[in-house]
Amino acid sequence: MKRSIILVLDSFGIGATEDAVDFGDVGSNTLGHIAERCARGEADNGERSGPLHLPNLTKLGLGKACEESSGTFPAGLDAGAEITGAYGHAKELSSGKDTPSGHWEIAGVPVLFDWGYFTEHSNSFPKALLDRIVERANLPGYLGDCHASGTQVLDDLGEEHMKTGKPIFYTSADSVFQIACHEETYGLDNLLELCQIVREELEEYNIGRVIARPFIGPGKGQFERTGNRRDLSVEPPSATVLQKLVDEKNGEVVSIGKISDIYAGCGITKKVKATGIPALFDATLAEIKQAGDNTIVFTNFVDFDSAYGHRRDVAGYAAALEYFDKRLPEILELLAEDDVLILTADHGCDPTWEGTDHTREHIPVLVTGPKIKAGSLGRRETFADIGQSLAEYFGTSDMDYGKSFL
Ligand SMILES: O=P(O)(O)O[C@H]1O[C@H](CO)[C@@H](O)[C@H]1O
Ligand SMILES: [Mn+2]
Ligand SMILES: [Mn+2]
Repeated sequence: MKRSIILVLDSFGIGATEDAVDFGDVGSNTLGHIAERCARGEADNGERSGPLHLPNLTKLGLGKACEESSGTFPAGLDAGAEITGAYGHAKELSSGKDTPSGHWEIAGVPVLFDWGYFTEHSNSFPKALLDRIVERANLPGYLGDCHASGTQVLDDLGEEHMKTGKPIFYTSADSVFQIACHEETYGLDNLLELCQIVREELEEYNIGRVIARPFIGPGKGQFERTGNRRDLSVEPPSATVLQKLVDEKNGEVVSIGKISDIYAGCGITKKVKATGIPALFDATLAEIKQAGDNTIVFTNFVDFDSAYGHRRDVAGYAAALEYFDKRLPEILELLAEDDVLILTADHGCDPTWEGTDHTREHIPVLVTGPKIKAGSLGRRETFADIGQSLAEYFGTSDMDYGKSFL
């Protein structure tokens, strides 16, 4: 029985890539810097304290993969632990350091074209585009129109939005058009409808995603984003290994969390929604228990990125990693004879880095299962090595990019 479980710890980079210089990210290291802060006692919060404690991920080779990526073994992890998995680190071929690029490349389809970006920090969106959106969606106007952190922008403009009914438009270094609206005063359906209009109007701008950012709360300082976020992505430029498994092998691909949104539903046969790392973890366990032959169970743990990486919350990121690590054996126990478990990431988001954007980093490629030989997979030239390995494992046609490590 062939099954693969892919767990993406969104933004969990393990050291800057050679081309990080093009992104202003030389020296970034999401894991390395979190571990350093923890070891110095600078990442204590109510939930955790002291050196970073990730014994299960360390056994799978996380520390060694980070060392091979960056030259430094992460502070506080056990350098002498016996390694039971195959571990490596991978470079990104795609032009951007964003979520769709990272995920598509993992599935064997790197993004070799350039996305469109809204590079101006204020008045970010073209006037002609905004005019069309206002007209089509019959809006009283809009707020924002700038680069922003999605939580800060709620404090700055949330109350005005509630008063005026004008949606908040913002973007970032990513190829995104983000729209924040109050779930109760503006309404979730209205927001999703607006996002659909914006998605259509962006056709000529080559923008990767429109993101609906619903929030709740009575006023400044009390706003919270809800689990009803939706990502409206364009479709991957060619068939991913997910699509090939479905089309060529009549296989199943189970999306947990925002995976389906990121692939615009392409190659997904079942969608499971869950919010927050504990619920995503529970859903993953439940789906592994049910999964049959020729199945991929694919989970994105977005909170590492959205709740901790972008928020530059080192202690929060560390606590979330420790939670994940503690529960990892529950998944390992479910692995059947031929199963292949892959733990990886889609880009970095170093919480010690300046600004609030992603960082161009190697991703970890941790592979385990009863038949997987322990040891180093070294530096992989592209995230697509994962997709190519899955193509080989499931016996689909080859991907155009990547080299199998199986
Ligand atoms: O600051 P928030 O709203 O979390 O936005 C972040 O989330 C978006 C998608 O990953 C990125 O473009 C980044 O701007
Ligand atoms: Mn991401
Ligand atoms: Mn992000």
